[in-house]
Amino acid sequence: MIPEDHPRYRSLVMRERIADAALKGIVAMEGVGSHGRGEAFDYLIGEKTTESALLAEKTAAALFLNAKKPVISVNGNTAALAAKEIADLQKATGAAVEVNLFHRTEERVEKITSLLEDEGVTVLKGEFERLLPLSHDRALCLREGIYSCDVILVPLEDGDRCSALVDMGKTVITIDLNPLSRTAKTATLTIVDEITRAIPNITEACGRLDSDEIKKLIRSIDNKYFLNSAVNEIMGNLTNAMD
Ligand SMILES: Nc1ncnc2c1ncn2[C@@H]1O[C@H](COP(=O)(O)OP(=O)(O)OP(=O)(O)O)[C@@H](O)[C@H]1O
Ligand SMILES: CC(C)(COP(=O)(O)O)[C@@H](O)C(=O)O
Ligand code: BAL
Repeated sequence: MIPEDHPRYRSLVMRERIADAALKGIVAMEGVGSHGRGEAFDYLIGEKTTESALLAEKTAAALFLNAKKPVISVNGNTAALAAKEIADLQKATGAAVEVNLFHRTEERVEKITSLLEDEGVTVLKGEFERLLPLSHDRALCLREGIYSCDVILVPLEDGDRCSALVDMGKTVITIDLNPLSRTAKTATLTIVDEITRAIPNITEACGRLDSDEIKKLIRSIDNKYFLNSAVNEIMGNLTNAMD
């Protein structure tokens, strides 16, 4: 039982959620390690949404609102942490939600689909085909979903697929607390923030951007700026750590 007045309450609740979901076979055992790396970077960032991350989140909303065929790709960690938040983002954007796994088993796909549906997400279904140029099972996707989308959100992602999607001409948005990851460097737009903070901010921005703001935000996308800002934030926190 985690007391609500614990200074790191939110983080400990997230960790508990990942552990429970790993025991249920929703999160891959490897996903527990990925979560730990995320936690470490979140600690360095100060466990808060920075100003530049908030701008990235607004920009992600603009990309969603401007998209013809947006898709949200969901893996085990994302489903365990943010199923409800994805339901709200889907309502705000009309995006399709597709399950895409690295440690893929049919059992995990089914469990993740059920979890998402229980939280109100409409999950795209159909015949998965090996359509992405990747030698592992992330290549398996739906022709009417990830394969043909124009804008895709790939939270907690791997660099290989991110790069493959960019090479296919797609606009790729990622959420990744590690500004040094291959994914963060390859994506069109990287949000360096914790997923359960980031998604509600994107959803909220979807409700208030007008068409001029959407155009302006998209015109000025500079992923290097977002990555440099995150690195500078971390360096500043480290420099002042013992004060
Ligand atoms: N709750 C979270 N919110 C945001 N990011 C997270 C969260 N948990 C983990 N991450 C980040 O998601 C990423 C997990 O992806 P993965 O383990 O596939 O990384 P990787 O394969 O090393 O990445 P890359 O290939 O891009 O270098 C990590 O960079 C981690 O920092
Ligand atoms: C563990 C995970 C972050 C997600 O795995 P899955 O839910 O199977 O897509 C994977 O990408 C990895 O780095 O090993
Ligand atoms: N991060 C390595 C495995 C993957 O997500 O594709």
